[in-house]
Amino acid sequence: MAVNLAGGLCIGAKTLTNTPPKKSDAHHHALGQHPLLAGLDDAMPLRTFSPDQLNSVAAEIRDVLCNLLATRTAHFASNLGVVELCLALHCEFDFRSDRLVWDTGHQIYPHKLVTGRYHQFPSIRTRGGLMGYPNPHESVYDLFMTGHAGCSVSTAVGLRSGDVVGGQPDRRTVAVIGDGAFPSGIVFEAMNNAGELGDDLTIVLNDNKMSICPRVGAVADYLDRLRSNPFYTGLKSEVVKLLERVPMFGDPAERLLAQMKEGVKAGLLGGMLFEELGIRYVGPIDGHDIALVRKYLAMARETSGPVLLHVVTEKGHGYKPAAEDPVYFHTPPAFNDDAGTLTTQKSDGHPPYTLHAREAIRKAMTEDQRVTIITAAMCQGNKLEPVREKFPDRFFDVGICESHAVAFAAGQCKTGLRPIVDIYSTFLQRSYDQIFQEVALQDLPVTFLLDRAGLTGPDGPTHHGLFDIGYMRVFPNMVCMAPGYAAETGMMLDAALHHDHPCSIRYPKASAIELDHVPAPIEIGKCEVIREGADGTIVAFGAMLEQAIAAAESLDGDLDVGVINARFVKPMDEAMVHDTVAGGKFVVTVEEGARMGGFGSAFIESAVQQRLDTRAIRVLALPDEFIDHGDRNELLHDHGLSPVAIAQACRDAVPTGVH
Ligand SMILES: Cc1ncc(C[n+]2csc(CCOP(=O)(O)OP(=O)(O)O)c2C)c(N)n1
Ligand SMILES: CC(=O)[C@@H](O)[C@H](O)COP(=O)(O)O
Ligand SMILES: [Mg+2]
Repeated sequence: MAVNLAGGLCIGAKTLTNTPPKKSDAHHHALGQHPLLAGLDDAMPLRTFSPDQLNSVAAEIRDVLCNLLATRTAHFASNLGVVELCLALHCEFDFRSDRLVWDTGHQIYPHKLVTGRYHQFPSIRTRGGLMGYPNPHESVYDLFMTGHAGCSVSTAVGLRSGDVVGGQPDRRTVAVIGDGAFPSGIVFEAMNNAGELGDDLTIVLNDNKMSICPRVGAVADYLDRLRSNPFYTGLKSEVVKLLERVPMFGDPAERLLAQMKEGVKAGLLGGMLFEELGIRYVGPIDGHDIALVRKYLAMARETSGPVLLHVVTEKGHGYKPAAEDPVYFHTPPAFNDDAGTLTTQKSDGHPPYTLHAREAIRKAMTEDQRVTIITAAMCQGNKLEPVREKFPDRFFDVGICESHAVAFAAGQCKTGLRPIVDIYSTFLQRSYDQIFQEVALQDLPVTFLLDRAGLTGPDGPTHHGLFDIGYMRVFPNMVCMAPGYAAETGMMLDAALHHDHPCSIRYPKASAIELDHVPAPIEIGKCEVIREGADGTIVAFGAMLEQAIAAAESLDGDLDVGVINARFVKPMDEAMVHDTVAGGKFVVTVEEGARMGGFGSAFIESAVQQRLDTRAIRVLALPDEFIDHGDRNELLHDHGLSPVAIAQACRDAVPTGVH
């Protein structure tokens, strides 16, 4: 899609115009459609571009982003918001040797487009294509493969320290962190260290007033105060005037000194929190004004010691609907914009587990006043908005602070409440010690809803939730279960809330099947038999029940295979293990999780404890490697977890001579 720069985007100004996504040739950008981006083998030429050319690059980037969103779901609003900031950074630094860490990494698209990946960009978030996050395997410009929020300042402090110790002090270091990620505890641990070390470091705080949902917490309020302090606002122009008085080619550090001499030290105006930690606070500045951002980045670059540059941007900038509704447009489904009328493809599958969980939460909170719900900034992803509205006093969004969320839940438990921590499997990893000490060790009845427990698809290795079976089941007192079909989700939540010990319930980012049967009541540690089979059994843990049933049905007439819905990995149903294994028939266990420490491992542990012959047991699970991004079904197929592969595993598992 061509962008009419004359009448189209107005980069750097506050007026918003549309760059509507259209189903154009998004998979194959014709060379010349984005002439400036197409010519960038790396970011170096940007440094020689005129302001007009930089504005044109910004417009081209937004055009690419909009075209992409016409083809697939992807991170959108965050990327639109950092276009100018990204260009300014690459103009002022050479990140082939300087160090740049984008926090979380979901806003990495403009960076990829200007660092030699424009031609591969249409493949982003598809199997075998570019990753939707930084990836050192793709480019020297990406230092860490990330997707979890909060660690950029720590890694930047470490990079700087390494360069100082290693005698390479000329390599500059920059961390860019959003206001949503900023309140994470680890950021304060990093600033604590940075202030003490005193090494040169630029922390760019990209403040767009948004996490995925509107940001929450006292730090957010503090940032708001920094923005709106009239004292500051009045003096900002003084700073600018002063900068202009100091010769352009002089030492920018002198300019900073001059500011301070003139009594406009940022610390006097705001940012005392940082100043007191030994981190120079500068800002806030308009993050859509490339020249202005460049000026301040140059100043920060030449200042000794750590500097925090507070940059204000608009999430969704340049595409009006995204700026107006950045929550929806954080990761919208693929959409077309036909002169302002947005159309998305309707999914025709069954509702996802997340929705069943939400309805179960709502029911539990209605029936029991002790039940609370805790999210770590994932209200939207967990589809909890209606719960937030209906129960504002028992809904807690603690921000991107997973460790705190778990310890907070433990505290609530001690007072008699029954908290539910609704969290993505991969993000709960942040709270491992709190699960151990504050919950399991105290034997407190916290209920963990582990959403996205499985292959999450295009987000890839940082987001697949593959390790929770292993990491949860090792703790004494913990009960670990997984629903295999829609109705079980609510039944399991109910069982957990009536169990006076910690419980976890895992389910993937997938639609939940409806089974045409009367579900057996949930009994802790007991499985459900779905169908009997004379030749062998598939034991499925969680949502893989769907694939297990399909596999067994596909074998009908060939092999008579039973299907068991395991329900629990802990406590394991020992009688079920005995009954399925003891006769010498084959057992194939199936799970959407890592093989090591997973359901199959637990099953074999039980069989061994019971001195059973384990030779006819096969474990189907994800291998001991990080799984790439791709469509969930493609990935299940790749890793032997499709119905066809499970059926084949059954055939292969039949003891020799039996069939
Ligand atoms: C540890 C962790 N928790 C939660 C998330 C999910 N998440 C991804 S982006 C995001 C919002 C980040 O807000 P901010 O840093 O301000 O970036 P913005 O999208 O506003 O640019 C959240 C909650 C995550 N990636 N990592
Ligand atoms: C960057 C990040 O961590 C989130 O935006 C994540 O990609 C959301 O995943 P879902 O789309 O599954 O909610
Ligand atoms: Mg933000």
